[in-house]
Amino acid sequence: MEGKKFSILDRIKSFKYAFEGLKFFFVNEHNGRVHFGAAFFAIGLSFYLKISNLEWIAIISVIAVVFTAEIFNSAIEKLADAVTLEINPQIKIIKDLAAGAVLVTAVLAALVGGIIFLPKLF
Ligand SMILES: Nc1ncnc2c1ncn2[C@@H]1O[C@H](COP(=O)(O)OP(=O)(O)OP(=O)(O)O)[C@@H](O)[C@H]1O
Repeated sequence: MEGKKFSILDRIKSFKYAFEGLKFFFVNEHNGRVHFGAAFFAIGLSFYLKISNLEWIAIISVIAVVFTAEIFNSAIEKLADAVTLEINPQIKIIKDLAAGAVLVTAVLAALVGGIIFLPKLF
């Protein structure tokens, strides 16, 4: 908030709330569990195939990007549902846009994973 004094305690609380958000995502959101499984698989495969440092950076980055998009998507869905649960054409566009953003990151992750893993597997 504007003009509020800096407080270490407030910063710690912000972290606590952020972790509460992550916990909610992984426990309650089905997509969260699916992405967690996919990330676990990709990291396991990366260790197995002994990928390079640069390849690790690419894999970790796309995992983080997909999670970030999916967490924002969940937040937007929750916000939209808080506005109205009635069928609403604007809510449809808002939710479809958020889902589209997740799809873009998922395609990116699949391409990066394919480029790194496929030549090492076949
Ligand atoms: N209130 C609404 N009005 C109009 N269309 C909606 C509404 N709510 C959802 N939709 C449509 O249904 C789709 C799915 O919405 P929903 O909220 O169920 O998300 P979801 O993709 O099933 O998410 P999740 O599986 O993570 O719960 C949306 O992308 C949108 O096209």
